[in-house]
Amino acid sequence: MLPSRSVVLKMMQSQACVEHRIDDFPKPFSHQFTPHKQNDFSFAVREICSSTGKFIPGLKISKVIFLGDVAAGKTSLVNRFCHKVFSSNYKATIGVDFEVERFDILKIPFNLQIWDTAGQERFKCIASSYYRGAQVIGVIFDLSNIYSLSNCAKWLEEALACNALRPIIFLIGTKSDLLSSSAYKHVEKLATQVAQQLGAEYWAVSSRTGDGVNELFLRIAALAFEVSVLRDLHTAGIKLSIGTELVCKYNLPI
Ligand SMILES: Nc1nc2c(ncn2[C@@H]2O[C@H](COP(=O)(O)OP(=O)(O)OP(=O)(O)O)[C@@H](O)[C@H]2O)c(=O)[nH]1
Repeated sequence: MLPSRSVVLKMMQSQACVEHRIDDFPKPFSHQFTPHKQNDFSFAVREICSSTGKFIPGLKISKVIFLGDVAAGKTSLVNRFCHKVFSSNYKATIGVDFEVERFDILKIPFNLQIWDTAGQERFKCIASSYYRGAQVIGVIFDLSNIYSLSNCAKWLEEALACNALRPIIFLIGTKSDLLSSSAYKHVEKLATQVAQQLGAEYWAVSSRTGDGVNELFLRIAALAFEVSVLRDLHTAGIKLSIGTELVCKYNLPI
């Protein structure tokens, strides 16, 4: 699939919009429900991004794929973030769609290539051919439909089988606006157990109200950027003084 003219223009913009500029490490939805416990970019990443002359990270792009059951809310999530719109009408995704969003992270240009895949079984073989090369996998379920949570492990397993390097994984519950707070607490308990089993960071969002959506994408961008810079440094043969925990997590054979 070739990028459209508007996508190419977006990638070439000289600056990201103000909301897409990240200097402080974005927080998780909850510190309790994430395997990524660090409170800041790693020292190596901050240092290399502020240094001049040594290793200059280039124009970077990371691939994010969203998967999950039919009507779980994948397209609505992408549309809320990329176009700031929400529609109550359901229109099935046929195969895949993608968007590119530009960020400036620690003053370095960074793009997220965001793939919205079809949940319908009949389009699965088209969609799954785009799973490869994902740096981030967002497994989506509908907080108001517990059945969609039980399918998340299967969706993730299929996507992981297409990726040699382990991506960063998010488990994202959508439609939080449809639940009372007591109903939400009940689902959260189950969902965070699933997130832990999958090694995923948990989020609850509403594309209708926009609750949590920007915060989620900033977090995705920051974590993807961190891994991308660390991998680049490694490829360039620059020795990293980062903890072994990060080395293992991000598959950085040093
Ligand atoms: N109330 C509410 N409805 C939502 C929300 N997100 C999505 N919906 C509705 O849920 C339905 C399905 O949303 P989509 O985003 O099209 O779902 P999808 O996962 O892309 O579906 P497929 O393309 O079939 O895989 C639509 O009618 C949306 O309006 C939300 O946060 N709140």
